[in-house]
Amino acid sequence: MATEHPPDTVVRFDGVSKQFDSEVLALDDVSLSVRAGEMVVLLGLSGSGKSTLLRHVDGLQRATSGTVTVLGTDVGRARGAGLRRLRHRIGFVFQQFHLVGSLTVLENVCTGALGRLRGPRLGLLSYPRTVRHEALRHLDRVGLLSQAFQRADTLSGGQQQRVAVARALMQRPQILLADEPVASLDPESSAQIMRLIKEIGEEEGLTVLCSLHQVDLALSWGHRIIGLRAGRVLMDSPVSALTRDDVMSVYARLGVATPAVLTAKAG
Ligand SMILES: Nc1ncnc2c1ncn2[C@@H]1O[C@H](COP(=O)(O)OP(=O)(O)OP(=O)(O)O)[C@@H](O)[C@H]1O
Repeated sequence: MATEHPPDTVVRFDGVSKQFDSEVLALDDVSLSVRAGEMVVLLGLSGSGKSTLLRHVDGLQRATSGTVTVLGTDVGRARGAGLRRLRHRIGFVFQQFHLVGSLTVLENVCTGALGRLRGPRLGLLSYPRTVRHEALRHLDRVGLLSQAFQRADTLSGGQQQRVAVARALMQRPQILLADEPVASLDPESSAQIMRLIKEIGEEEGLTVLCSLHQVDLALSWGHRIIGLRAGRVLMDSPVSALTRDDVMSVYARLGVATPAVLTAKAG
């Protein structure tokens, strides 16, 4: 039977499976919908399929079977200009920041606008003034205006991740994907990044999908938690309906009984 999706659904998986080779089913019949403005945290053991799920949202990987629909586009069928248009509406923040260390912080942020500019850019002054101003606004928002003209590789990890968030915002995205954005940060910087993502998400009406390994951060900052195990959705519930113990059971060994609350449908 087809899953019903709320009318404001922006990300939708219908029976999605991803097989990398004959052995590995990275996603196993995943169905879910994410509504506009939600902040969804993906949890699960290493190898449970979190990154694979995120990569299916912007078409970096394609489903072996099932359908992924994002902002009304069937991602599996999107090609060329259609796929590029979709990707422009989706920002991606990674564990390893992916900044160009030798460029200034400001120029790194400006590169986030490349998708909507024609032709290559070389040097900060090759970006339109409006783009540079927009980048400065985003740097101010993430608390790094005074570092705008420093080389990116002189910043701390937490600061570099804030630059990466500012760069993603330059895309003016509707969806923000974050793949373990705090995995290499200390606890204080991790909480700062999660707060930033949540606050900006709420201000901009962004839909956020974020994979994490930290249960406490998920409970503090997510609206909803999806727990994966061996590519299957084991838990899909609003944070308000979950205790820490409920969430910890996502990490239990296979075969352990699953509390009923874990399959409560997200509001
Ligand atoms: N490109 C690939 N080729 C082959 N197998 C892959 C590929 N990408 C992921 N896998 C496999 O798919 C499964 C899910 O991997 P995935 O990276 O999505 O897990 P994850 O939950 O994000 O893990 P982690 O928390 O360690 O990042 C794993 O068994 C992994 O080895």
